Amino acid sequence: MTPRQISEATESLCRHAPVIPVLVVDSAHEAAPLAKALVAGGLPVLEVTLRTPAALDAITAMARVPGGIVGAGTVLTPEDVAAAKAAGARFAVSPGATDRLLAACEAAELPLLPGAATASEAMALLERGYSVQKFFPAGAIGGAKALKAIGAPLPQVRFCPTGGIGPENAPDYLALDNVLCVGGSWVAPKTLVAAGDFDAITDLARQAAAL
Ligand SMILES: O=C(O)C(=O)C[C@H](O)[C@H](O)COP(=O)(O)O
Repeated sequence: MTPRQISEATESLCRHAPVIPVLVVDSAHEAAPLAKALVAGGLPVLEVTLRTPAALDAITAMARVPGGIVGAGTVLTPEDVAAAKAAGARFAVSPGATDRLLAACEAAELPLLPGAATASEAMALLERGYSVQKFFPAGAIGGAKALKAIGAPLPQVRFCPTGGIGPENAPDYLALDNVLCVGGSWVAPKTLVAAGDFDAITDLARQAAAL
């Protein structure tokens, strides 16, 4: 896949809903009910971070949930790309970008949402053909104001800001012309997942889908 094709794929992923849930799954048993709850609430695109031993099994379980489009987050290395793809991930998300990671995703035909935090990082990705990027860690590097300022001279780049976003500030990001959607963990709080309160998660998803 070329970077341009990857960007087309990630743009269409980002256009499914205003929010991509960022999920840290501790047990593969909770994966299917969690994915069903989020899809039922109107959030079909799900990012499972490769930060727990259960993550790859969770991706496999979630990939079977009808209506869901499941990807891997925290993808850092070519080994992560191979493991994510083998588990059934349909896309990958990374906090940043390296040449090795970009090359691995292009070769594996796994659409990647690569992270950028500065104008130079966004420009380097754009130079390679990546016009859809993750803005990370959005809140800590200045929030919607910073994204607006960095994006102004780079109108060709569209972003999915992630990090420190919640229902209170998501509208500030979504109001920007260069924002396709936002990512966030708030729709699947650990306490609700641990309690098995998937109806409450569907409610949170519904509110997020209406943003
Ligand atoms: O590691 C990655 O690839 C990530 O995607 C990082 C996540 O975007 C943030 O950790 C989510 O941030 P919160 O919504 O503030 O919890």
